Amino acid sequence: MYKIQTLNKIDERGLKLFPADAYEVGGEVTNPEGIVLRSYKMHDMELPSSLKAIARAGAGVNNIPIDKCTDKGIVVFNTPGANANAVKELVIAGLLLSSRNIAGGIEWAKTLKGEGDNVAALVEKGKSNFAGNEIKGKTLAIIGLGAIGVMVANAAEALDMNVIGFDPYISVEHAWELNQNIARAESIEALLAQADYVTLQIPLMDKTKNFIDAEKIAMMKDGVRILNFARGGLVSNADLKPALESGKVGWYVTDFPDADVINMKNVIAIPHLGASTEESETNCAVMAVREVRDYLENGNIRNSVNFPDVIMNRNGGARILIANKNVPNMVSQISTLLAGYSVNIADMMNRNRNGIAYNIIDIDRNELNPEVGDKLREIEGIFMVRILPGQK
Ligand SMILES: NC(=O)C1=CN([C@@H]2O[C@H](COP(=O)(O)OP(=O)(O)OC[C@H]3O[C@@H](n4cnc5c(N)ncnc54)[C@H](O)[C@@H]3O)[C@@H](O)[C@H]2O)C=CC1
Ligand SMILES: O=C(O)CCC(=O)C(=O)O
Repeated sequence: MYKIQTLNKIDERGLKLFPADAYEVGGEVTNPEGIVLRSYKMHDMELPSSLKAIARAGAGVNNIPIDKCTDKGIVVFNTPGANANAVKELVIAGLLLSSRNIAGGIEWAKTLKGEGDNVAALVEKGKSNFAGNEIKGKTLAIIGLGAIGVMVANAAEALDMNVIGFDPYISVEHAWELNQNIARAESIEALLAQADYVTLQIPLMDKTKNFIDAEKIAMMKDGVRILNFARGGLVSNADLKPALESGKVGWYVTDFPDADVINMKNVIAIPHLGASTEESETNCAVMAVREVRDYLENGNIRNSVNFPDVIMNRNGGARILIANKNVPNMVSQISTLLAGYSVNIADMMNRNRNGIAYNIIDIDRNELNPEVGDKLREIEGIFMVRILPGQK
């Protein structure tokens, strides 16, 4: 029986893909082999020695101690693109919210309760306080052209905005998906100088913390509207506050309100609803569960953020899974050791990423002397070994 701990509410349509006769799943599960979570912050959590895989049902993995997991041989997955459409739709809403003072207007309309037959007349008299501008013809700068950024770019272009993108690391796949009218900014300065709206679609990492600071705000047009549906830590609160007070930044729409931001002028705060749609919660949960199952049951790695992706069809025999530092002579030490136990390698794959190598080795028999696993673990540089029984 595999044990899976859930650290957030995970969509049932995903969880039911764990077969009940082979998996125990729930928030109270202890000593799990797998964890499935959303935004739960794992940094202060003790990682059980049983843990082999963590799947983030979503995109951002800044709530997971990735380096610590890698050192312990724990594979961390996310679900790229599974919630991108949900976020795209809320970013488009954010563009409109920051343009038409919809939120202010709604709040004011609520104050008219009790005005009886005067409501209609008061609405017509007061509405000029909430007039805004159209997004058509305005320039939107998108920082980060990944799964969400590309969708936002194409949707904004379809709404007749001028769209400029900035992503020095854009993948070939995402570049192909971009509408040909999306302009490419050669530098962040050039991007920010032209923008009426700036939207962040990048991950929060050490090097992107406070990405929007006083220096970048100074590069922007007066009255610029900043949309943050990525992570709160990407924007420096200390630098944003005076910019909102002076009107340098016209509006800040954020999906990540905190104690400081909530008290700032011209902030539209949304309670982290970017991915909160039925569709996206199902997509993320289904993808996360499939990733964990394929790893626990077959050792295949798809959509990991800390290990190389390695997928190999099984030949039916036992399977050996090995993670090691990517240094010379590892594969030959492994194959020599196996040969010493008269184990014949039927199929093998080895991939590496950022100094980590992962090997899948299929052998042509069902069982393997457990001593082989112990001996493999003794080889310097190997930090994870799992042996899966054959299916013959
Ligand atoms: N509000 C919400 O509920 C959600 C928020 N997010 C946030 O949005 C972020 C992006 O999500 P996806 O588009 O799915 O991820 P993604 O990984 O597909 O795209 C991120 C893009 O940012 C680019 N990038 C990284 N550093 C950059 C930099 N310094 N300058 C410019 N571009 C840079 C990458 O090259 C990549 O193309 C996530 O990391 C997460 O923090 C994601 C989903 C839901
Ligand atoms: O699970 C959620 O609601 C948050 C989604 C998110 O922020 C992400 O996928 O990065």
